Amino acid sequence: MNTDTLTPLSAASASSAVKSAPYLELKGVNVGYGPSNNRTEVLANVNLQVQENEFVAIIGFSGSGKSTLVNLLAGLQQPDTGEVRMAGQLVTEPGPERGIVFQNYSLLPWLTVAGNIDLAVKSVFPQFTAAQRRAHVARYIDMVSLTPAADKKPRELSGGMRQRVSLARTLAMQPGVLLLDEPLSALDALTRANLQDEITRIWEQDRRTVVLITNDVDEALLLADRVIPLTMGPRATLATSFTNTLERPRDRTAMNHDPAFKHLKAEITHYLLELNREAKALRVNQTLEMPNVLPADFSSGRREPPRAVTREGIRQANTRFNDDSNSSAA
Ligand SMILES: Nc1ncnc2c1ncn2[C@@H]1O[C@H](COP(=O)(O)OP(=O)(O)OP(=O)(O)O)[C@@H](O)[C@H]1O
Repeated sequence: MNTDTLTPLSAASASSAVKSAPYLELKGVNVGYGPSNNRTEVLANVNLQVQENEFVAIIGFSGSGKSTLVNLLAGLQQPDTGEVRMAGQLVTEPGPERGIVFQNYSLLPWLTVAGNIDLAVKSVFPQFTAAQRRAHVARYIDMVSLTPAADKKPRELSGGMRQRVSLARTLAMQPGVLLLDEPLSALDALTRANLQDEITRIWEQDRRTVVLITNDVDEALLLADRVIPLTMGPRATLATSFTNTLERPRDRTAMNHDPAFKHLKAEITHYLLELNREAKALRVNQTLEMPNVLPADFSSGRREPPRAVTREGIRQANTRFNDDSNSSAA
């Protein structure tokens, strides 16, 4: 498989999976970093269409450009070329209609669980009365099963509990799109599994459009309707999309014995391994420009000008070294 020849997801190729105008869309997006004489093209011709209430997982290797992709969807960053649209509108800046949960919980340490969520609610729903706000905050704290910890400060909570607060805070803002940027990757396996179940339960009860960034195939298949690998960078792109038709609610233990799950997991894993193999092969085939220098010869008290490293040069240098060693030994 040659990643260069992969066809990026286009409106045409994605059309079989879509029924109506996309709710969230990336169109021909390119992003690079650095000055023009030393630029790294991170994302190239990225196209993505997400339907309203769809749960999409983007899976990729470290450094391939996943966070850049989420920043674009959130409006935290603008593409060099191409467009980001939500409900048909160009996304040009961050806004409460696109809620984001990061890997690090970013809670305010001096506020309680309720205080952290209340602050976000106040900024998005300034028209709420104090009683309405209290009820709203309590509803979302309950949604992530943290009612007994509502008055605790972040330092009194475990990592998993903090990530729950972060999730509740974003959900309480009732964004049209929920962007989850590897929210569970810093957690231990058990906490991660619990929170995956929590996210599934919440999504089933309070459906929204979700884009989850993850590096875990099982997590992607447990949660998402579609799994889209991001090819390895530079010039990473979304090349193909795997539709996940496993029935909901999904049970991770039962899923492990489901032939459809096993087949899909094997297909995605194989695809990712091929991407990795291709990228490694490309790196090996790249020729490195070696600097045109030899170590200076200080023994003669004279510094020789740099010379090209040639087999003959190395042979002569070795002969000189051996002659010098033999004469000093004698
Ligand atoms: N502001 C920046 N300036 C220069 N290079 C950047 C910047 N942000 C990201 N990069 C580079 O772009 C590439 C993609 O970064 P990005 O953080 O989007 O990848 P990622 O897939 O989220 O990585 P990880 O999984 O390790 O978090 C990396 O090579 C990174 O070094």
